[in-house]
Amino acid sequence: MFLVGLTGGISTGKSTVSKLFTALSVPIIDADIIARRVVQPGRRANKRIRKNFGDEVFQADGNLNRELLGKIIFNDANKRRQLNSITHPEIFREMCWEILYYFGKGYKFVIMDSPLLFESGTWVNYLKCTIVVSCEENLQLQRLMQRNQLSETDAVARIKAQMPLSEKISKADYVIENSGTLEDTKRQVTEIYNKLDNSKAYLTVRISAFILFALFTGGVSVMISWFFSP
Ligand SMILES: Nc1ncnc2c1ncn2[C@@H]1O[C@H](COP(=O)(O)OP(=O)(O)OP(=O)(O)O)[C@@H](O)[C@H]1O
Repeated sequence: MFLVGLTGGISTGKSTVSKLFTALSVPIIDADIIARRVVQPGRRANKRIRKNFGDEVFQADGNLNRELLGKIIFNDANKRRQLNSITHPEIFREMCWEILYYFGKGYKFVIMDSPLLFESGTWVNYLKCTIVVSCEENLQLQRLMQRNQLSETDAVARIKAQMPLSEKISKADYVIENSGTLEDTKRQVTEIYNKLDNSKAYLTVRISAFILFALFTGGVSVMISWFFSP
């Protein structure tokens, strides 16, 4: 199995593309979903956030008050680092388990869907390739304003807070241009899917895993026979 990164600018169509890959039966590991899961009540990160940030960043039902926490970390780089140091290792662990799960199921590749794929840099060295979803600037702004019910000023501020889309595009192996119709986007997704599905890169990991397994079981059986030999 090999890993493919999927990212894009805010509201350029990453989720739309992700759904199109899902329709082609490609497993998606969604960083946003995992990030929400690891802070649920009862989870280790949830407890650590309470300890470090206090009860006030929680709702009565034990869930995080995301809006308030968002405001706190937006205005304080130290707090942001502190929160990241709590959540990032948990997210990383959870993603590793998901990768193992899909590897066990025999998938050729899995897509790591993350809005901050390049910014966080955590997975970049493990990816075989990256896909960036792009669209025209004014369209990005319109879609963001419409989807999130934002004023133009707020939408521009959110776009500006991210790594420029042009920089993401320069780092990408594949760019999906999502300024046209959904059919246009679907056609590009299918093209990339066919390339990835025809790649033999997944064999490298399978063969390496097989060799490791053979070495391990071989080693264990030598140890057992040595231990129990008269
Ligand atoms: N090709 C398209 N034609 C028309 N509307 C589109 C197209 N692609 C996406 N949209 C719409 O644009 C908005 C943003 O798309 P989407 O949610 O997929 O973006 P995103 O990159 O995942 O956003 P974010 O990273 O902010 O969650 C949505 O309302 C979606 O329905």
